[in-house]
Amino acid sequence: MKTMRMTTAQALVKFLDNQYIEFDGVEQKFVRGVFALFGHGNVLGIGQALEEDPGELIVHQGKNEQGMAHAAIGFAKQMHRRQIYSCTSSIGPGAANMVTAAGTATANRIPVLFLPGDTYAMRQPDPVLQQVEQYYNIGITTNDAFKAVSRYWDRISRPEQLMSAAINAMRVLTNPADTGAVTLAMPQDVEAEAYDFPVEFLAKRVHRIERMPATKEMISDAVKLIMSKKKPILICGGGVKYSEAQEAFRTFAEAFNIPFGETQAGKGAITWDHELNLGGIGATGNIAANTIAKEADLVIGVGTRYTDFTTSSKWLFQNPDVDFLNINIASFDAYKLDGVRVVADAKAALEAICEELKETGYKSAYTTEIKEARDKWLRELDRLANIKYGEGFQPEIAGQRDEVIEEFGEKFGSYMPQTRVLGILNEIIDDNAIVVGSSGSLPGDMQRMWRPKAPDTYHMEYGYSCMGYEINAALGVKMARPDVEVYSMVGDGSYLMLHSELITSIQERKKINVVLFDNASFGCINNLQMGHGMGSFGTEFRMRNEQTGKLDGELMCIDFAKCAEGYGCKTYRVRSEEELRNAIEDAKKQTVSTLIDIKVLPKTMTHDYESWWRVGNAEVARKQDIVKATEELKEELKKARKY
Ligand SMILES: Cc1ncc(C[n+]2csc(CCOP(=O)(O)OP(=O)(O)O)c2C)c(N)n1
Ligand SMILES: O=C1C[C@@H](O)[C@H](O)[C@@H](O)C1=O
Ligand SMILES: [Mg+2]
Repeated sequence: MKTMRMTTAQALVKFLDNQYIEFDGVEQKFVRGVFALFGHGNVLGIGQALEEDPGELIVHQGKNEQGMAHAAIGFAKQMHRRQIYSCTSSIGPGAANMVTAAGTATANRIPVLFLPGDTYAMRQPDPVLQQVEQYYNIGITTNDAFKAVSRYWDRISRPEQLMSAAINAMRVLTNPADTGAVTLAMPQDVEAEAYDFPVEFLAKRVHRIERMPATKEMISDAVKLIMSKKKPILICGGGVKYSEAQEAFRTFAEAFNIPFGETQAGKGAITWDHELNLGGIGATGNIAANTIAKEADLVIGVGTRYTDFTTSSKWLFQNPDVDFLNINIASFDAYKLDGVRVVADAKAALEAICEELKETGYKSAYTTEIKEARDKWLRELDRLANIKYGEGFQPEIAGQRDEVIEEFGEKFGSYMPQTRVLGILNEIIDDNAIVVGSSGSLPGDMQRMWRPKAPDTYHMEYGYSCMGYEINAALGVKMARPDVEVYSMVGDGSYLMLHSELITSIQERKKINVVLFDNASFGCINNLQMGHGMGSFGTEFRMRNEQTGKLDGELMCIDFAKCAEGYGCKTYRVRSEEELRNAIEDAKKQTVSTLIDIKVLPKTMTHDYESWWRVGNAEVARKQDIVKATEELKEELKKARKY
């Protein structure tokens, strides 16, 4: 057997550089590159290997391990999981910083290879710097924390273990039913140890992503079920995009006149103006999708995980005869809501069911309902996008300390409602520009209000809804699509949490536009607590009040533009519609990353439409409003499905 003498890290780098996928007959390189933040746990091992011979892998310098891993997720998600980045960190804190991102990758089913450095496998120098030392088990390290959030986890305790570990990593990363975070913990000594690796292990490897077909029986079950129903609704989940099933989904909907609602991950698979597109569905859905869903007698979920936001905590579907048909590559998801299962690739399954169902002449029984629901929503959308501050102004989230609106307006010199800003943005950014989001009030507003005008322009991470994804992931999205403008839609809270890779975007000359909605609060959580009987507590950005000793002093006015200016961004301060339009137009001309600091009135995000969200509210409290809210929750809970 021919071998090559290399360190474990050198072999890993060479292996990664030689991985390819084949999908629908097209072959492409699987690992684009490596995000690296070096410390003693990885610089002399993986760092050395990357310096010596990275092959075609591009190495980027992360500024925060979580941030760089969010960029890796953004990249892989935008690439529909066909290409990935790997992320290498040092041991201890550097590794721990990536755990949150691993959770984000796994919750969203996005492939990322995590390579955290680890303590010495041979233990001789223990305890090393940044080693936790668990008394009950010295073999446990920070990296064991990745087990809870990884689809595959391994520790390379000897060089020869790399071979089975790396092949298993590829098995999981390229498997659409099982993908997510893969963690290979890399002990510092082993990274640098030499071994005679067989050349076959290092040779080019092509992983074919098969379109798993539905069985005859599954297709027949699906056809029978659909034929027995009059008012089906489709749910367009993220799986539609990952399977490249957009066309098959549209054809299916049109062939049988079945309207569809969109999840956060599926939104934009079909553009907003399709006459069967009801827009966002569920807790943050709109009136059209939620009204039709309420009465539907069949829900056909395609590539959806059926999160509580999609099903309104299993409350949305109120027709007593409703059944579920679940088309999903993962049997885990197909089993949800006790549905009829089609465990298969979305495109293959939709095409097969379509063919057989067409022969029956099936059509849904909808007459005018779809158009009526859509028209109603479009009128509401128009209203939302045109709300302006003026005499008798009522915020959308009314009755929650309305006086804050005036206080904010005076202090910040801005009276712009969030829904109006979104309406303008949606109108003036390029049709092919990509918007990226994940947390706060923006995802809800965007699921309801955003009208994607071209495919793949809506990028929302709402599996983990991780604050700090928006800006960092936008860099990954730009790396996937350097040809279009990328806009990170981010709240002030989330900007403050993590925006480290904004600097990397400047370093890499990968321009992103940060559209920052500053409402001086963790706004959606403030709405949530006040909407459930609490006061405003710990969710506004206010000074500690010397009189009360509480955080109920003056609103904090942060100059985010100045902050980003220091990094080298072109920045804009926006307090009026004119300033907003000018800023967006000017930002389009820039080659460097931009930040548009928009002061938006609190409480001016959208409210909910015919939906519900189950949250844990106090059963006993001094405030009667809290107890009342809990009782109301219990009432609604009676309408929710049990499982
Ligand atoms: C990492 C992380 N921590 C906490 C949360 C819980 N959380 C969700 S939204 C939010 C506040 C977001 O504030 P901001 O970004 O300003 O958006 P706004 O709601 O004001 O629009 C918090 C704390 C989260 N989603 N992610
Ligand atoms: O707790 C949360 C509430 C949601 O409204 C928000 O969008 C999300 O980011 C979150 O974590
Ligand atoms: Mg905010």
